[in-house]
Amino acid sequence: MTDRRPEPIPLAVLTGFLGAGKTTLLNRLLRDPALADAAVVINEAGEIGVDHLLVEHVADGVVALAGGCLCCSLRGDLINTLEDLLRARDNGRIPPFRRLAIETSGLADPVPILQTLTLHPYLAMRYRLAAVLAVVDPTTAPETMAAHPEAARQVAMADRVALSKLDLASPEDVERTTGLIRRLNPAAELLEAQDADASSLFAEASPRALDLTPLAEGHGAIRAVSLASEAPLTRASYDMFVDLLRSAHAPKLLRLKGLVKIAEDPRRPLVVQGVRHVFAEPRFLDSWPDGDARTRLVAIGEGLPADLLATLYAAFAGRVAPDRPDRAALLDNPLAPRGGGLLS
Ligand SMILES: Nc1nc2c(ncn2[C@@H]2O[C@H](COP(=O)(O)OP(=O)(O)OP(=O)(O)O)[C@@H](O)[C@H]2O)c(=O)[nH]1
Repeated sequence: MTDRRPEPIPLAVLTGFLGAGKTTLLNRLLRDPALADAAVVINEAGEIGVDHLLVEHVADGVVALAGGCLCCSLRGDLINTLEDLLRARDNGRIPPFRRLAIETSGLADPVPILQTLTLHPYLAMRYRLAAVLAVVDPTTAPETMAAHPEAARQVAMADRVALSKLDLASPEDVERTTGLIRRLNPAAELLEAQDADASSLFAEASPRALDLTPLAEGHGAIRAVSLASEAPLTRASYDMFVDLLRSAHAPKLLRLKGLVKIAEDPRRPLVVQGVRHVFAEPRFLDSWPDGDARTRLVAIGEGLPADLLATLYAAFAGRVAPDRPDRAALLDNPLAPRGGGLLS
């Protein structure tokens, strides 16, 4: 009798702290024809996912897992998603992907994810863990790793570590970060994110000795707050909204990202990308990636008020609730945009 078991599908885990550059790297790698047969699962922090909207090239094969972190509440969802993908592939409902990449949320402890993949009897038969690639941003890594054990674990668990943002990093940043990585994980292959290719993600890594003890607790006081809104911002109010968010919350704000509807050009979303105090020059996409023309934003940080985005956005979009103290503050604020219904 012949063994009819299908070949296991190589699976890569792409990890790295909030804003390290995972999606940027993934976007570039997915343009490579060598990865035309790859499916992608993206775990997004925040109830309203935006990361999958920022992945440009594999519309059919991207599955977004929003609303929590794969290493905590979503572990069951990861199992279901990986099983669903297999079922859809086996039934011919989706193209027969031959590899799978999982981009973890920036807060994920990779250990429970690796455990799920290696200990689940069916998944372990159908998928084969190829490699773990961690992206590290040397401009923030030393503080990030000191403050967030997840960030250090992501490096410690990796087969390969890719240094991103070398255009922004000083030689000292690179030296300090490289030293840290070497101490945490001397066996990892170190590379520059700009040189990473399909094999950096999928080339089989040598077997590793894993410390499979998950971190004891979740992510401390770090939380994701999300917003979805029909209301557009004028370009000027967008700038003020971001400036205020940055100046009032910068030390606690680890990440802000999403798509914003701009009143002057509502058919094209503006991409917002901020990591700590560094905000990328906003750029317009040609169209709304999923046809849903609402502003969607996620802010991740320590001790952020749950209604932070909603309150601030509403204020700049001119939808201040009549009973909020912000109304008086805005009315008194000579810089607040006028016209277009603000406070009217
Ligand atoms: N200057 C510069 N910016 C970069 C580089 N790589 C990423 N960025 C920027 O850093 C920001 C975060 O990049 P992402 O790729 O979204 O990071 P991420 O790790 O996917 O972020 P999360 O999903 O929120 O954890 C974006 O504004 C990117 O454009 C780089 O090599 N150089």
